[in-house]
Amino acid sequence: MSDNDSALTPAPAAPVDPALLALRTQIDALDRELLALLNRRAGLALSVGEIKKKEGSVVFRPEREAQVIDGLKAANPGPLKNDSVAPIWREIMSACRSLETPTRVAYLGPAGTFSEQAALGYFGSSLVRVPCASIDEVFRATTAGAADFGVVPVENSTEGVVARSLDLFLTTPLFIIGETSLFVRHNLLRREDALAGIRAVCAHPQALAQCHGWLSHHLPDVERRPVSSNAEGARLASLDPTLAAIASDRAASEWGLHMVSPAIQDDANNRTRFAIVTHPERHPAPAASGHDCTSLVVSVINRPGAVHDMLVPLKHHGVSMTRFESRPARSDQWEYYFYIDVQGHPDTPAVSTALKELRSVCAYFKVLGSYPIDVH
Ligand SMILES: O=C(O)C(=O)C[C@]1(C(=O)O)C=C[C@@H](O)C=C1
Repeated sequence: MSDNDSALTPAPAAPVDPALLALRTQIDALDRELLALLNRRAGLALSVGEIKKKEGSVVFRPEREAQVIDGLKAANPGPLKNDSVAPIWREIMSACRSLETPTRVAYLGPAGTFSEQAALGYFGSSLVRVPCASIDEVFRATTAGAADFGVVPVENSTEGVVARSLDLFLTTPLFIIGETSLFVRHNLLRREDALAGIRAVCAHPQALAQCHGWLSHHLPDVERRPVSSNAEGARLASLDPTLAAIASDRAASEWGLHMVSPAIQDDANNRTRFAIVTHPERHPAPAASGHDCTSLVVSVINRPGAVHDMLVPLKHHGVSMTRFESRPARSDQWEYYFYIDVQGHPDTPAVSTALKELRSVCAYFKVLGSYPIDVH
């Protein structure tokens, strides 16, 4: 045997510690018990599904899923972290739900977008993916019934509101049944593992804005090319070595690109919040879960003190406001729509009365939905 041969021959495996073997045997036994328990759970979900079919009621119950996860987090003795408990049970419930009926979910595609990641995080991976070319298309597919639910970005911690989503809440019949938020890490991706020779950086306008500082510092003279999604930018970069993309870790592996510079977003804690929407004729509003949020859009007649008057009922009934955004009403009168989130569900008297009083002082009033607060 030559020196070369010995270099290629793997070293013989070290003998396995008997204590480790014994622990693995216990893990194997527990996994089989867990599998049997999960199958019993799936059987129960199937029976629930039968009852729902007889009643003609919907399968997905966001409030129930939120309660299941809240309850398990409260009961968790560790060492499993609560941050692990939520995604594990999301997956379990996703698998159980898919036995009752398929869940078709529309989001801004193609594969590898943050919207897809948000959809998988919220519904679990047992879903039917309906990737769409734009946010408008997500609303259209969900309105037309090509998807049961849509997942749309509504705000980002660096860039503020996603105006297109807010505008579409006004003009479509869809309403919100849930929310989820995602830590958004942007990476510079390219076929070559170098910054030199980049002609243009292709990404969604929101991603270009969230990386504005980094791009100005490292690629000051390079064109910033807005495209329909970050994954579309990654696809273009995979075809042309002079193009770079700003996209997720998943998009890098999806399109076979190098991660030239990781985490280039200007805010290290960059997060995006997504709303889960559906059609009122196909899905009822979720019942109260105990930890809920109600989203509204309102406008008031333009007169002194109007905005103040609008907020008085909330203060009066002790209802906390967690969000207040304005968007021009395009009426040419300097009028605005206000997007308001309050804590609570109209099932509770305080929220219900506050909303009634608020409605009475508004020129326009629409409840966008009451839904469980993100439990991830
Ligand atoms: O409790 C129900 O209604 C079920 O259908 C079961 C289950 C679950 O797996 O726990 C599945 C789907 C629903 O969204 C909520 C919960």
